[in-house]
Amino acid sequence: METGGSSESPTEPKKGKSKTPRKPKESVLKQKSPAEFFAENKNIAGFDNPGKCLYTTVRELVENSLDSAESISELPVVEVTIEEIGKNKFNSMIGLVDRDRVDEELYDDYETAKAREKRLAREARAQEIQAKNATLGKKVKEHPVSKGMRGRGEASFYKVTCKDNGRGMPHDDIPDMFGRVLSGTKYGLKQTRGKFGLGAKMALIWSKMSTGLPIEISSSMKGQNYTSFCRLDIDIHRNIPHIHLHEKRDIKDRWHGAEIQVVIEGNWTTYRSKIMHYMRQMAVITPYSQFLFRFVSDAPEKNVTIRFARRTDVMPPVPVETKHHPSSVDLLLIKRLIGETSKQNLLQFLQHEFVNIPKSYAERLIGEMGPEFSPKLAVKSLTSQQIVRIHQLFRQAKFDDPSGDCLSPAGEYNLRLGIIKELHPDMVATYSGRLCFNPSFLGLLLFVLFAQVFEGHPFIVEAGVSVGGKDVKQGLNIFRFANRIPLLFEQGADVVTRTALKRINWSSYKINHTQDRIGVFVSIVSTKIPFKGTGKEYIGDDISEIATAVKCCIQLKSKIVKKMQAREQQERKRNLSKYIPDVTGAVYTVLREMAESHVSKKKRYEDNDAEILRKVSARLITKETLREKLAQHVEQVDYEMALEYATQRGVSEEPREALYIQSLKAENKFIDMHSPIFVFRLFHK
Ligand SMILES: Nc1ncnc2c1ncn2[C@@H]1O[C@H](COP(=O)(O)OP(=O)(O)OP(=O)(O)O)[C@@H](O)[C@H]1O
Repeated sequence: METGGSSESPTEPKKGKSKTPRKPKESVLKQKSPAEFFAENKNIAGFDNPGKCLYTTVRELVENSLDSAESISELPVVEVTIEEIGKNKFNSMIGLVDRDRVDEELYDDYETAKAREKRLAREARAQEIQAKNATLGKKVKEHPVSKGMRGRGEASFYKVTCKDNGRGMPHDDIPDMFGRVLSGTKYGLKQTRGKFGLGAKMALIWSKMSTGLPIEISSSMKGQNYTSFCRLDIDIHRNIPHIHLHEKRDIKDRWHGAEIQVVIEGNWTTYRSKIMHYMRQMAVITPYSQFLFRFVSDAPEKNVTIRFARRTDVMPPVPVETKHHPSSVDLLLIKRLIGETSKQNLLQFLQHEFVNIPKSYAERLIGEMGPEFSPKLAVKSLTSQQIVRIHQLFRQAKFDDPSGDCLSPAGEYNLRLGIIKELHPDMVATYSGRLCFNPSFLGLLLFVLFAQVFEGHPFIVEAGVSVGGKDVKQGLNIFRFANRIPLLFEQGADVVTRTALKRINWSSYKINHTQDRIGVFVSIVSTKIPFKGTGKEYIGDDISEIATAVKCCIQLKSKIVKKMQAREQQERKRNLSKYIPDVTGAVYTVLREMAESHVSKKKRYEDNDAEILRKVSARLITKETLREKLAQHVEQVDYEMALEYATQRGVSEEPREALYIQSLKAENKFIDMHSPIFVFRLFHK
């Protein structure tokens, strides 16, 4: 591809008769803008084919909305609409007049009359066989429906709109935020979903490539008395926004947030389920958000409206920006920090621009650097060699691990809510706090939190394991989340899947991982998630720190064993009770027969036996009496065993429910106590 459209493009060498052709002097070196690079390699950002492009566009917009609302501690309210746009409507949107086909043979889906006849005959035969098989009660094999006249050229178009109640954007920054690849506000060292400054621009690049239509952004920030409106596309060659309209409009309500609208080619049919799974899992990992998802089309039967209600007001704290850990920086970064610092001397620089270098430690480090270094040395005067020395020392010296305080994991409360919701939404009603009696949900094996460090970046792994559940398929069901993003693709290569499949010996927990229905939920948060690729689809299995942490978490060793014991204990009673009706029936039939032989003197019984048989004949002992007695006995045995079990484990192990109490503000005359099962409202006078 010719880049830049520059007038200085190399000129063609003249075709002459000269025997010694001269090589052109001009350089063949070309350059590409970042926008051009990503347009040509859009698959590395998750824009592989029209269906995946629709999925990734939704994903990028939703994640931006959540980042935005969470950054101002606002409980997110996100509305996503995908509107299918028919060919006629699309053509009228771009001002193209519809044209009927004239030369049919020109088209890829053209079928000759003979071929059509053959196809119809083939289809009729298949239908006949199917009908015959159905009447004979044989299994009916699904025959693929003929694609008919739909050709590969028939693209489908969608208008994707995402509206949120987030921070909004400063009016003047909007064009660059959406029209300049690799620009964003999330480059600092902080746990965020966004990272590269690429996602929204990729949606725009794809719309430019597939429909040629611009993106539209409306935004309003808290306290602004106007709404910013911007319609723009991107100049791919120069990587700059190409603004169609950018204006301030009167604000109609007190809304703050952003609404982004983009028209792209997509494929709803093939990616419908992925998009729905994504929304569902996002609702799981952010139960404090409210989502409204709509698919709108001209065919009403295809329409979808799903509301994922907010299940809790407890939002994890806003992650805070942190400083670099000395073991995570390279030469380039040290130079950049020196260029940006407001500190004057080396001592202040080391102490204030990095975490885990207290003053006394900074002094010791400087002493170690050599005689030409001193605490008062002007940091801006450091030579390249001196910077290399600092870098070398950073790599060799010992530093405390960075703390995970800047991170914001989902938290046990949210993760637990999410798991219950994912496995069986109405589980909450049957979840008793003492694990589950619900036969369709055998146990929620709790949650563990594990903080660690990888290349100077703290990370936290949280995990939950469940056994049973109504909507869970047999075997391992793995749910992965990174910085509260559900990861749906590249499952096989991911560290969580590989650990769960290969490194955990499930049988040692009496779990059969091919037959039991096991849910494994792992959520990782970090200032830097080591995703493979920019598509943010999976975390590589080669990072031993993460693999080990995931393994420790999923094992939940002592917890799993204890919960399995608890499960067995609860199941025993259920199993015994199950047999009571059959046992009662059998015993009573035998007793009736014995009583008859006793009365007819065929066989004589004595003492207690005779007394019992007399009562059976007199109907003082009935089937019902037997059933009651057996049930009482099972209850008694169960109680005794439960007591013994509790004594062994101690009372501290009794299942507990965390309660979350809202702050008592003057205007609120009540306190809400939240638990996954109920909300308890206490009023005071
Ligand atoms: N809904 C929104 N509300 C507020 N700001 C937004 C919104 N969408 C995008 N932005 C701003 O635009 C910037 C660019 O967004 P973009 O999706 O291109 O990249 P990113 O989210 O920073 O990183 P990534 O490419 O990893 O998603 C963001 O950093 C953010 O500041």
